[in-house]
Amino acid sequence: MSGILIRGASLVGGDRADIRIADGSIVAVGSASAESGDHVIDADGLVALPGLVDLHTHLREPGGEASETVLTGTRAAAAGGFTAVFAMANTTPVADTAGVVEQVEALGRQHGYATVRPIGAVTVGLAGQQLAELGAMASSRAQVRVFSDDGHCVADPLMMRRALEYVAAFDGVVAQHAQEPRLTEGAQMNEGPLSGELGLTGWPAAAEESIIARDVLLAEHTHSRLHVCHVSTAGSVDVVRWAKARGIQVTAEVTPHHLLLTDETARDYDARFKVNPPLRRAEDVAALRAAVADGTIDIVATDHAPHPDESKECAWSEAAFGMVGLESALSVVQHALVDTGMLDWASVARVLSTTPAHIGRLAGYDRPLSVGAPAHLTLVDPAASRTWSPGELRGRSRNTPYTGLTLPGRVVATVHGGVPTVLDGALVDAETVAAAAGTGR
Ligand SMILES: NC(=O)N[C@@H](CC(=O)O)C(=O)O
Ligand SMILES: [Zn+2]
Ligand SMILES: [Zn+2]
Repeated sequence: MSGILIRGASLVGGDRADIRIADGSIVAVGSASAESGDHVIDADGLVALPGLVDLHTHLREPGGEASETVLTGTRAAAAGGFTAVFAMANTTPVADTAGVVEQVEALGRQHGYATVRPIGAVTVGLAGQQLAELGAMASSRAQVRVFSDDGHCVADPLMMRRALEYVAAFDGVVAQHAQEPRLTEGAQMNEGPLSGELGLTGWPAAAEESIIARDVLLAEHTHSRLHVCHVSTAGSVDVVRWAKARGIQVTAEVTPHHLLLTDETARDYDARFKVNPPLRRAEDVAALRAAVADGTIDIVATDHAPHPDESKECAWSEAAFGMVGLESALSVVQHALVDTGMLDWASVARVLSTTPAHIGRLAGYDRPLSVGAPAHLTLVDPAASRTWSPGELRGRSRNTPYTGLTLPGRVVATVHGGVPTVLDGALVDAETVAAAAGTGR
């Protein structure tokens, strides 16, 4: 039977190995020879990572197809080395019923570029008033395990307590967008000297930190799992560190942009840098990098948030919050953490694949790149570099903050369940991927 032979890849531990894939699984790691019909990939100089898993993606479908769809978003994911994405619930309609999450999951399966695991809303319509049908979403075909009102904070402490209690029954986790609403009314950027200078309403660090502090105590009280979305301040890191030391079941993510960019980017009022939570001070960036390195922050998640040009090419105060990130995530992580000596490739595999899969209870990622495991992997050329230009993005929206920046690393190949989705740095076409995914190889 024909498969794929990857020749001479560097494993994250440093060894060089051939990897052979057949029938959707890894069948050999070490030295292997091509069998007839095998597609051979020369991986000399390339690092083999497990397929990347993004716990925080906005795919926008249903309802926001002008910005992104399941197809365009999973193509962007594959281009960035991802083989699975968790799709946030802030769509139209909101993913607060079994019907919507099943629809999103099925679209991902049809297209085949990446596994799509829908995130269910915590409250009906993200309105914060009434719990959504969490149990029905969990037992649906979409097998929802992550619940979030992302875009909105579950601000009512009693609602948060009930959600934490409820999801524990099926090993779920509540992923909180930590933003105290009263402290951030009209907020436009990080609160600090610069927000005063620019005349923009500030978003104080305490608005994030106070919600995280409250929620870790609720997670302790309910014996439930809490996940903190897009941690952005040094103080939040301190709260998470304290909670973990106390044995509370809390995990935390940071976005690539919060690992690289600061509030100084707001100076030109270029709305591509407008995001929630806002870009913070250089001290925060340093604390976030150190927290990934020491494990206080468990994972990097993109918060890929596509928006059409008209929502970004306007006055700062009118612009939408959010930036795309799937295609650039690995390069930013290499630049901020690997090339600075703070993280090795084995840890990159942990923060961008194994641990996000574990938090989301996604099977198939716990024994990466070992014989018998599903063939989800990405081959990266760490010696390559690329100057980012929005015209080259493969998702539907162009709102990248990295235009003109040269970042290291390039995804050369991505394989999702044995199906190549990227080869020679180019996306495999949609018909080929869908047909191969349909046959399960
Ligand atoms: N991050 C953002 O600035 N925007 C996200 C919502 C969110 O993640 O809070 C979006 O949906 O556009
Ligand atoms: Zn959010
Ligand atoms: Zn988000």
